[in-house]
Amino acid sequence: MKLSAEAFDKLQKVSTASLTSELLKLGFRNTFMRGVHPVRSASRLVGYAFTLRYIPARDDLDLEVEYDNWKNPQRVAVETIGPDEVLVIDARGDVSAASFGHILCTRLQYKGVAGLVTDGALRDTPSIRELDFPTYARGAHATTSSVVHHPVDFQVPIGCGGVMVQPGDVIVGDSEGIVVIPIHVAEEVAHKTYERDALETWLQHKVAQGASIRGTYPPDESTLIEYQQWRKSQEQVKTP
Ligand SMILES: O=C([O-])CC(=O)C(=O)O
Ligand SMILES: [Mg+2]
Repeated sequence: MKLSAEAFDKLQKVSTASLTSELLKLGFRNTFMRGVHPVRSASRLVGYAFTLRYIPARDDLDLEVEYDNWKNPQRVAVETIGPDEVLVIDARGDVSAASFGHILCTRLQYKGVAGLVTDGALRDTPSIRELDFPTYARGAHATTSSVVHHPVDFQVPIGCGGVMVQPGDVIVGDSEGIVVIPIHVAEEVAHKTYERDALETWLQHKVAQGASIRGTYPPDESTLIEYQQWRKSQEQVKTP
């Protein structure tokens, strides 16, 4: 299941805060990842989840520092994921070693992957910050992942930052963090959130000019009428 081009484009513009509000109206309370932050401050990310699951490492299996690119699920995932997908890693929130690094991010970027989200740590973060590739993590740790993590499978349901992520869910990131939108509601949520953001921008402008929050935020009927009239006048400006 994929979004329309219009919905995908709208998700590039909306805030994660407004997304959580629209999801809440549909009954989804747990949609924003905890403790997962952008590595670059002005980040934006939209794509479809490609999930990768790690479990705790065990010394007899994970002492290899030479990763097998044909067998290691982390490495196979990197070569399997496609354009417009987001690699979302379940690292159990464990930041006592990295979960991914700079060369692997570079490979994802070259393949047209939309971004990377992990609830573990990243290594090489100074170099990752230089890439034009949206990356979100819980922290930084210089040690390679196999010391702590055993990649076990990919494209299965996972938890990341305390939120369920199903393969194909829509992942949206801004400089606040990451929201997971279940794919079956993503089209509706994209359009509604775009409208909410437009209204909130207008309301914030009114408050900045001195309007009381009473009657403005949330908007009462007369404020909504004023907003609709303003929107109509804007459309007329666009199409004379
Ligand atoms: O060894 C790792 O954990 C991965 C790494 O450093 C990189 O991709 O640059
Ligand atoms: Mg490295």
